[in-house]
Amino acid sequence: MLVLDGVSRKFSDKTAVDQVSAEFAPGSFVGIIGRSGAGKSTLLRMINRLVDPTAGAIRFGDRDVTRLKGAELDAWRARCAMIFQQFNLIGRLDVLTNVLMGRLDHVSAPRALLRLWSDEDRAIALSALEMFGIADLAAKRADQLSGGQQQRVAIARALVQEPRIVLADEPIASLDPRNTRIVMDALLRINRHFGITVLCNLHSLDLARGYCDRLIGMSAGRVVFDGAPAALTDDVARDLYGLEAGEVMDAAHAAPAAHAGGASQPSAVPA
Ligand SMILES: Nc1ncnc2c1ncn2[C@@H]1O[C@H](COP(=O)(O)OP(=O)(O)OP(=O)(O)O)[C@@H](O)[C@H]1O
Repeated sequence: MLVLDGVSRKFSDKTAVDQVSAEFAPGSFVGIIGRSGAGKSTLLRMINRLVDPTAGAIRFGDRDVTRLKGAELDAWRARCAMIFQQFNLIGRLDVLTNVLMGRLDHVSAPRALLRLWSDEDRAIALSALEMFGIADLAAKRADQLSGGQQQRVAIARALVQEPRIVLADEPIASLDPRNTRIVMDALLRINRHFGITVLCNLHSLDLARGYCDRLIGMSAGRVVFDGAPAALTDDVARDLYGLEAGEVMDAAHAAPAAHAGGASQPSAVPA
């Protein structure tokens, strides 16, 4: 179980994340939603310690993630794989080597340094590519792939890390609708097939409702909704997104509510 206990992050006088507490059961698929600047990326980045909290604690089982250093921190980052909007592949390297980079934590330091991959590592990487229908691209340079293909390579690289948690930060933000589906299906697959917990920042509310079994709504760094997608009414969503509601909800849902403009605080659903 991953536990956030009063986690906050300040940047100078700006509070990006404000006393967030939440528990994530193994195997859940959680969507983090909210308008731009709500604190979603900062929250995910704190979980794998790309950003350190300024207050609060993050625990995984009996481990205090907030205090990990050195090799233990590296091991945590491997268990807690991150997927980025911009894929973060090494463009000049071939696809298979990019996926093998996810195995670095599983090989000895000298072998890692020389990139001496074992047959087993290669087989693991290839089968991850097969799982997402892109094994035929193994020898291609990563920078010759489409955005959707690159993101599937990034998910394959995350998968071969053998993570317990995948943190996906707007993984489909730069993709067309068809590739959006393919990439979301790939995340759902690793969640359902391997029981990997997925925490996914999403801008589109329809996607969040369609793929996630729990939604966390953030506003100004705080959690203002935590519950099942069905519990997120259109009125709560409109309050959560404010002026961005039209972008994230389909046209029928996005029509202004009778009270829109009157309510300044999002409707709170107890966490
Ligand atoms: N490194 C940083 N230095 C200063 N301010 C930051 C930094 N990172 C984030 N912030 C600020 O913290 C707030 C939350 O940012 P964050 O990126 O977490 O929001 P978000 O919900 O992910 O937004 P978006 O959907 O636009 O990515 C914003 O006001 C942002 O400007």
